[in-house]
Amino acid sequence: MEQGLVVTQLDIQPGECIKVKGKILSDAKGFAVNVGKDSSTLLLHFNPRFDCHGDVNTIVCNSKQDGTWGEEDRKADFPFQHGDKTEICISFNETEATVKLPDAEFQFPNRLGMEKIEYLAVEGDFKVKAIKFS
Ligand SMILES: CCCO[C@@H]1O[C@H](CO)[C@@H](O[C@@H]2O[C@H](CO)[C@H](O)[C@H](OCc3cn(Cc4ccccc4)nn3)[C@H]2O)[C@H](O)[C@H]1NC(C)=O
Repeated sequence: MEQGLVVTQLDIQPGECIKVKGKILSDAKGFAVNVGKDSSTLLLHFNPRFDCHGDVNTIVCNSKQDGTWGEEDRKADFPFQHGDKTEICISFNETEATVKLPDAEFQFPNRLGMEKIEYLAVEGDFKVKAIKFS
């Protein structure tokens, strides 16, 4: 499988935003946007699933601490379609992470009390066109 985008050595502070612009593949099974300290310690694993791991059209969110997944949080809305161009904006504070999409917004608790984001990875069936930190 093709390696996705990975950005390390970041210093994203509470209130700042990570914007990932790209296109969902026309035959996407799923993709993920991970933010946190590194690949083993994630504030947020944001994982839209079109059809994978037994889920259909479901966003699964989770955290990961020292390589161990937390409890999954499945969102009610699924504002994605195959082939969509979209922009995913992730920000956080001491209590939660927020994911803003063109037509939806989700929250996920900052379970690890993370105080800065150093790591971003985009995996799966999503073609990154641009990233912006603001
Ligand atoms: C009912 C007993 C089994 O439960 C299932 O257990 C699976 C294994 O732990 C759960 O799937 C895992 O859920 C994690 C979040 O909680 C992650 O999504 C695990 O995937 C990590 C991952 C990312 N990637 C790269 C990637 C990402 C997106 C698309 C393509 C490749 N490869 N592996 C994914 O394998 C899956 O969400 C879980 N399902 C339920 C309903 O709990």
